Amino acid sequence: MSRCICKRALSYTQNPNLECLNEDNLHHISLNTKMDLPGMFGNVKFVCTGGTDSRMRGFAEYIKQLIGERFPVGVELSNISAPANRYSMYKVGPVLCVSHGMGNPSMGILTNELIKLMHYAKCRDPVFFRIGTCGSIGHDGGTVIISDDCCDGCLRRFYSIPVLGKMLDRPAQLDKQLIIDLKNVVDKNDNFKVISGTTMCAEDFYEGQARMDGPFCKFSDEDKLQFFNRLCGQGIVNIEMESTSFAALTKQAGIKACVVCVALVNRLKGDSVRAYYLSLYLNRFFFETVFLDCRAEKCYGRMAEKTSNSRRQVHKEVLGRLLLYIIYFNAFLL
Ligand SMILES: O=P(O)(O)O[C@H]1O[C@H](CO)[C@@H](O)[C@H]1O
Ligand SMILES: O=c1cc[nH]c(=O)[nH]1
Repeated sequence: MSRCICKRALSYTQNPNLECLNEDNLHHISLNTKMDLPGMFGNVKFVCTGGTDSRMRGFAEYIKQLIGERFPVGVELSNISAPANRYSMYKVGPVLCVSHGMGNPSMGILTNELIKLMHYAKCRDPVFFRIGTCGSIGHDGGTVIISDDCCDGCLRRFYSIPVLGKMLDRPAQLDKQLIIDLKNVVDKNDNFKVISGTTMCAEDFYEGQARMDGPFCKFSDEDKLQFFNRLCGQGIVNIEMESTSFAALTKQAGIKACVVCVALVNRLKGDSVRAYYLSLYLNRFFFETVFLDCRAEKCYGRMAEKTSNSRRQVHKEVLGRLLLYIIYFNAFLL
């Protein structure tokens, strides 16, 4: 059994050079292979990423309450990656919460190091989530958007970076089954709208997202509208800045991943995002609805078919809808 786990874990990376390293520094997350990575992270099942430190810290605090994780007296949730001063990482039981910063380069570096971490820590079948914000094309602020697919700013379904002077294109694909499973958790009684569609991943927040309120703008209102019509025609429902690197790198690693964002602004109505909406929607989505307003019965009902009484008892402590979903579909024990 343990040999099998090891084999699966090793397959996340495809680089024979790693075998020859005396020590591998995961520089930006302040970890290295001299540490007991399997001991520290071997039980990680869910890697949840989002843009900012405060969001991921708040998320980790929430998960901590949700799963009843207890730290020894005097020990508090702390940022494991603090020494590098780049990303923030919090671990609560099997859930790793990590901030990724803004844009594909930042997300790409983090995802590379997280994939190596999964490999060195011998994590078994982890699932990666990006919990983000976005602008929507035609949907009200506060709408939750599950990405079915993602494309770059030229509407190509790839994550492309120059390697040795040539463009390397990797298909940016999210896990189809995970998307279906996630959609199945949506309830028509939810007091927020959930939609799905293709996500455009821009390399910029301003011109790259057809905003006219940046310091530079060479296109007209009409050009912008035409572009948004083109996006609609291709099933594109939202714009953010990290999905392609996240999708492509996890796909290459054989790690299941999905992207769920809350819309902060309907781009057909304007460019500007007000901070007020950010906190309103994020709180509403992540803390009040997705994680508190769970449909435990539905999930318990399905879990009951598969799990023993004692397992169910443990699961009962876990009231997060998303977490319940993850637990159910990954048949894992907390
Ligand atoms: O809210 P997060 O997850 O940071 O994501 C979105 O917000 C940032 C732009 O404001 C970009 O990183 C975009 O992808
Ligand atoms: O419009 C938006 C809002 C959040 N994040 C983005 O990238 N774009």
